[in-house]
Amino acid sequence: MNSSVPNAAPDAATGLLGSLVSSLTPTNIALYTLLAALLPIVYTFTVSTLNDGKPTKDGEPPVPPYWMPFIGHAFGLVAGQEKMVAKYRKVDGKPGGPRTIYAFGQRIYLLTDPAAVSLMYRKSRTVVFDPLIELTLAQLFGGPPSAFKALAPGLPGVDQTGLEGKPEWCKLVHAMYVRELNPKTPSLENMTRIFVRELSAQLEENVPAGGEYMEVDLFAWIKKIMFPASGRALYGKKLRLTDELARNFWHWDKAFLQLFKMYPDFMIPGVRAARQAVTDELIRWRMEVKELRDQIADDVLWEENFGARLVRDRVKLTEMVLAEDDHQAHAAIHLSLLWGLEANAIPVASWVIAFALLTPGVLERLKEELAMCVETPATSASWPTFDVDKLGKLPFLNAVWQEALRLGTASISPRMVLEDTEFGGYMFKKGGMIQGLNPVAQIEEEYWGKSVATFNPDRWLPYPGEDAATAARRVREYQTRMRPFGGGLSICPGRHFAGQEILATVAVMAMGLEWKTEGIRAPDIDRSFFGAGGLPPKNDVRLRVRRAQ
Ligand code: HEM
Repeated sequence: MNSSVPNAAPDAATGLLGSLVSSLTPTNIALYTLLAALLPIVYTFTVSTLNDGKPTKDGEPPVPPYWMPFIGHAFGLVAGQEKMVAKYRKVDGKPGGPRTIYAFGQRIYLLTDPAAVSLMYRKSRTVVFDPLIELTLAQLFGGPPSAFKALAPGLPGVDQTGLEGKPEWCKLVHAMYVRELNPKTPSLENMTRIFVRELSAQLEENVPAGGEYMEVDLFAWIKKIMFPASGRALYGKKLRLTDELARNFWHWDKAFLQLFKMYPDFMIPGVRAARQAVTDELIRWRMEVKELRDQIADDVLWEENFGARLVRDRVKLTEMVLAEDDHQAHAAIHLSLLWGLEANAIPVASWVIAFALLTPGVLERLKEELAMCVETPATSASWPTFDVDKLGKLPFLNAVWQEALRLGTASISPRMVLEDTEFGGYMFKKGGMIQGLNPVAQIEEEYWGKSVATFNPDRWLPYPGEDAATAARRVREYQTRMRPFGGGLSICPGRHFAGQEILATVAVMAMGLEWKTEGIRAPDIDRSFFGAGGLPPKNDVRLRVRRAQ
């Protein structure tokens, strides 16, 4: 009888299992499955809530609570980075605390503190943009894999197998940017001169002679005037910068953020066709002008086939690294510069002009200042010209430009971490992505005061009673809170041209035109475009304008 005792436990277990199995009705199976599915979610949320505000065990920035393992904070990110960042930008009531979020297993570090972003830019050996060039080229510019392969040699963080000994396109092109786009270079001066000439030509074509006012939708109208003018300053006259091309360009540009979030281009109505139309024109243009490239002397800074020497040299360099008939790849690489040129500077110029025209008192002050550097005044038959160097030194014009940049841009600096890197008191792990979220500090009340959302150029000038040294210190500090052109090795190489063309456009439009603006205010800024550089308005504004009499 005793022999049955050792079997008592298995019997009990079998009995328990048996009763469990016999209780497995369809309802209970569903319940247990639900519990099993909920367990990791509840666990993840509980643990991440308990750790909220603390660095991770590797010393990374704190991770805000999240529910879903692996998926992490992805849905919040897709719903809108601006909203997500607004939620996380403060730690313990203070702005600027960095955060770590997860999206489908990818670590993303969000930096909103201007000092931390500056430190990030200084780590440009291990924190780099380069691995993101592949995504940018394919998703935004429609480049085939061969386009990225041509650009890849020498890029840090990019597999170099099979690329040994190939020309380092990106390094060579950056040297060109320095030679052609830096201040005081003959190329930059010349490009600005061509821009002003083309701007006047556009105004001549689009503003009727005679004293009649016409109605314009301001932002759309500035696009119409500036798109061909700046396009010709860089790409010459053979690229057909027609209204139709501009329409396609802006239709594609509107989808920029969706494309960057990896939406397939064919799913966004009309975008693939619009981009292809612009690409096709770049293909046609290269076919038309390419035979001439070796007949143009190296010291010619601009001529009508290729435009600026920068573009001519970029065409030659790209021909060195791509098959001649890989037309889509050539064009995608040229499209990237055309986009950099047009897509940011024009919206920003529009904000400078809109704020200047529609903020009481600003236009009058600007005109008084601009009168000091007019070279040839406006007449009813010609457009004014200015000494562009002097424009760059006018305090009020520059204050208007800085304030419009502060409110009208939202440029982020995405970077990949190549090696574990420490800065600002935290560790950033290899493989993580860092988002330098400059736009957050630009509109943070703690940094700019209660009037943060108001266009107030006077904040960039000495306040009444403030001595010059204190004002200069304060303005320098303001400048560290704004990074509209990014920073580090990938800082925008076109920023000096952008500054000159925008100041020249404002000067010509302020002194060469008369505006009727009574009762009209600057439109609201569409901040949902967060992350894409120049911001659009929520609505355009209709104004009346005529030539200065
Ligand atoms: C107000 C106007 C402009 C703004 C706000 C702007 C903003 C930016 C930003 C934020 C970046 C990325 C920087 C980073 O990752 O840290 C960038 C890159 C770039 N921009 Fe601009 N930009 C402007 C005008 C221009 C113009 C006029 C040109 C051409 C002449 C240009 C050409 C480029 C190019 C080629 C790059 C890529 C640089 C690289 O390959 O590393 N941009 N820009």
